[in-house]
Amino acid sequence: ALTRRVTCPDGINTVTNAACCDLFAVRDDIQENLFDGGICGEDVHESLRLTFHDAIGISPAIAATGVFGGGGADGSIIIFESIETNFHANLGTDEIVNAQIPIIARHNITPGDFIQFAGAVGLSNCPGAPQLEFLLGRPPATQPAPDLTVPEPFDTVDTILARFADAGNFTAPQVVWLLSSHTIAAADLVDPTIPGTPFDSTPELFDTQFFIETQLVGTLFPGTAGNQGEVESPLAGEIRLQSDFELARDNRTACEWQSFVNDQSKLQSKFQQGMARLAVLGQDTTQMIDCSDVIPVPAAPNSTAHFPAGLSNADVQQACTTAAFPTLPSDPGPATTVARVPPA
Ligand code: HEM
Ligand SMILES: [Ca+2]
Ligand SMILES: [Mn+2]
Repeated sequence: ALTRRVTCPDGINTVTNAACCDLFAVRDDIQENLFDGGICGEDVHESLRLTFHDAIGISPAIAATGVFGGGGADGSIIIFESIETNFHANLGTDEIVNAQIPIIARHNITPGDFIQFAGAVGLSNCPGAPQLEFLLGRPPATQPAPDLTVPEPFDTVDTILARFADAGNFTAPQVVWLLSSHTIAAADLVDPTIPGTPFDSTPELFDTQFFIETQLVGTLFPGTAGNQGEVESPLAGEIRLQSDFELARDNRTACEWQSFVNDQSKLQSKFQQGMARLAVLGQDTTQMIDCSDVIPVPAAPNSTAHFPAGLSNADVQQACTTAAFPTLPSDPGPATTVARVPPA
C-alpha cells in the first residue's frame, strides 16, 4: 500500500505524520551534542540503558496491593531523578540523565518520549543495529516508580524472568531478545576499579559477539575478584555479569540465547520487536503517533561472527541440549584483549 508523505516546514524532510516534523531538530541536537556527531560510544550505550531503566519501572503486582506500581516508559527516571537515580540498580544513570536534561529543555518534548527517542537515535549509530520503532506521545510522569523494579546482575533467573513477566508479560525468549542490548555495553560500577569494561569484544558494534562470548568458559576477572553480580569472563578486558552467565545456561533461555550466534538478521528483528514493546510499557499506544521515519537507518554490520583470538569451539560451555553450537572461525594472532570504552 502507498503511504502518503508530507513535506515538513523545513522543506527537506518528509514524514507520514506532520506531528513528527519537530523531531528532526531534536534528532540533530542529540546527534551533535549528546552523541559526538553520531558515534556508538558511552553516551549511546547509557542512553539505551536508560530506555530500559525508565520503562521497566512498572509493576501490576505492586499496583494490585493498592500502592502505585510505576508508570513504565513515562520519563519518571528524569522527572523524579533525585529519587530514582538513587535506587541501587540505577546507580550511574545520573550522568546520562544530567546530559539529557538540558537537551530536553531546548525542545517541546516530554522526558518519556525523549528517553526512548534518544535510545533509538543512539542505537542507529551502531553498525548492525535495527532501526527501532518510535512512537510519540508519552505524557509526563506524575509519580516516581517504586524501587526494586530494575533487575540486578546478582538476581536469580527465576527473579529476573518473574520481573519481566510482571512488568510487561515478557516471555523467557523475549527477555533474551532484550539482552541483545549488552552487545553495545560496558560496566562502570560492577567493578569500580575498571570503569568502561565491555560485555563483549565489540561494544561499538551491534553484532552477535555478546552471545558467543558469554557461552565461553570463564577464566579470569578483568579487574578485582569478589564483586557482587560478576563472574569470571573468557577475555582480558571483558567483564561478565552473573545474570548474563546464568541466562546463557538456564534451560528456559539457553537455546534462545544460542540461536542468536551468527544470526544477525534474527538479532536485528527480535531486538526491534522486543524494544517496540519495552518502549511503550504503561502507555496507551492508541493515543500515540508513529514517528519511526525520523529514526536514522543504521549502517550494515561490518563484522562476521568469530571466536576471539586464542579461543575456539573447544571453549564453549554447551548449554542448549537440542542444537549444537555453530562452528565459527577464530580470530588469528595472540589472545584478544578488549579495550575499555572511553568515558563520555
Ligand atoms: C536481566 C536484566 C538486566 C540486568 C541484570 C542488567 C544489568 C546491567 C548492569 C549491571 C550493567 C552495568 C552498569 C554499570 O556498572 O555501569 C548494564 C549495562 C547496560 N545495560 Fe543492562 N541489564 C539488564 C537488561 C538490560 C536491557 C533489557 C537493556 C536494554 C534494552 C540493557 C541495556 C544496557 C546497556 C546498553 C548497558 C551499557 C551501559 C554503558 O555501557 O554505559 N540492559 N546492565
Ligand atoms: Ca558487540
Ligand atoms: Mn557506562
